[in-house]
Amino acid sequence: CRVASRRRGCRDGAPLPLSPWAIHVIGHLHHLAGALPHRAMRDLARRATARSCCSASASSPSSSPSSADAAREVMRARDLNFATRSMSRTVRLAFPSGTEGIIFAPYGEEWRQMRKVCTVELLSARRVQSFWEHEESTAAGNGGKEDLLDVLLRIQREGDLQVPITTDNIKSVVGDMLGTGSETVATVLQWIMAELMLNPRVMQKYMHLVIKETLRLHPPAPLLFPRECRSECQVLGFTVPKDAMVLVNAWAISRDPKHWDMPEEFVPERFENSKIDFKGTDFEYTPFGAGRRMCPGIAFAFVNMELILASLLYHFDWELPCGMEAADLDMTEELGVTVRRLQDLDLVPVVRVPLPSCR
Ligand code: HEM
Repeated sequence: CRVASRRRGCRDGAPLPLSPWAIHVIGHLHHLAGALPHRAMRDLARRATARSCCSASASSPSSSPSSADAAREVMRARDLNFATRSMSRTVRLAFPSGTEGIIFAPYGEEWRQMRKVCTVELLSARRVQSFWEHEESTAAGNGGKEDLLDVLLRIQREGDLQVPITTDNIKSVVGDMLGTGSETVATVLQWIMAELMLNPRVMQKYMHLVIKETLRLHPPAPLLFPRECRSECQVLGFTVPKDAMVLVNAWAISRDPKHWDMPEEFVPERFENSKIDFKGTDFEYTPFGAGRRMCPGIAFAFVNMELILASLLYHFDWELPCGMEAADLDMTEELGVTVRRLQDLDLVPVVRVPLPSCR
């Protein structure tokens, strides 16, 4: 196959990433059939001698680093070169130029400006704290403080920006925040509750660690969000062509036995005396990504998850439905916007500490 052999060749002495056999037109897509992409790509990478794998359709080469070393190269050493997002034609139809919001925004001044506004106005630790104050003042009829939409509209009105903000882009940014903010957190909480039913010994004991361990085993975005190579470069001695889509397999890396003991087991205690964190400096554990395009919502997400989880565990004991054993819990994944549980999680709440309204 012409496409495959061209991609297998060398550029400037450095080979392209190892590539499985390809079929004309569809490239390597058949290797992804029958398994979720993060699992199929991990298996492909395991079969390759180097732990990085390239796949391609006729028109779009892509590379899926599945080792912490390759992830470090992409998201730290060459972060700037991979700091733009890859956009398929379908996504482009949904987000015409100038309405990409943050997640799909190409790297540049507009993205930087919008990310700064959201980080400072919505997602900084100070702002996350202040949301408590907001609820009370709104309830007291004081009108509350500005929310993200108010802020964006005000900034648009004031108009002293390097790149003017369009109303369509404001809509996309608000959509990004609602979408990423709710779907990811809801997905992780479902996995946490399922893992707690399988491992009741840790329930209520290590809440913070339980969240970290669940993010290791079940990152809701296992391939992070697609990056694009802005100009040809080398990663671990392999050439990554310009415009190649790069999908960092954070899921595979955080189960890599090279870095983790009992990688497939749910063991929150592993984080107890460990310095490994998800803040984007430990490349064996990057559920929120790393580098310039790393998730700006970590503080917000963590507070949200802790709050919801604390309420669920403080007020209720949780049991499996009558006749069901922990071993019967189906942990199969399903691909959607995030990688969620295929089956709904049905649990029985037993009230421990009634809510004020239930008294
Ligand atoms: C458990 C919860 C969450 C997880 C696991 C998660 C994970 C991620 C990941 C993997 C990325 C891509 C990073 C990369 O390319 O390196 C990302 C980007 C992003 N996340 Fe999150 N996220 C979560 C919650 C949130 C929340 C609560 C918000 C905001 C309310 C948020 C807003 C964003 C935005 C705006 C981006 C795009 C950043 C950019 O492209 O510059 N996320 N997130």
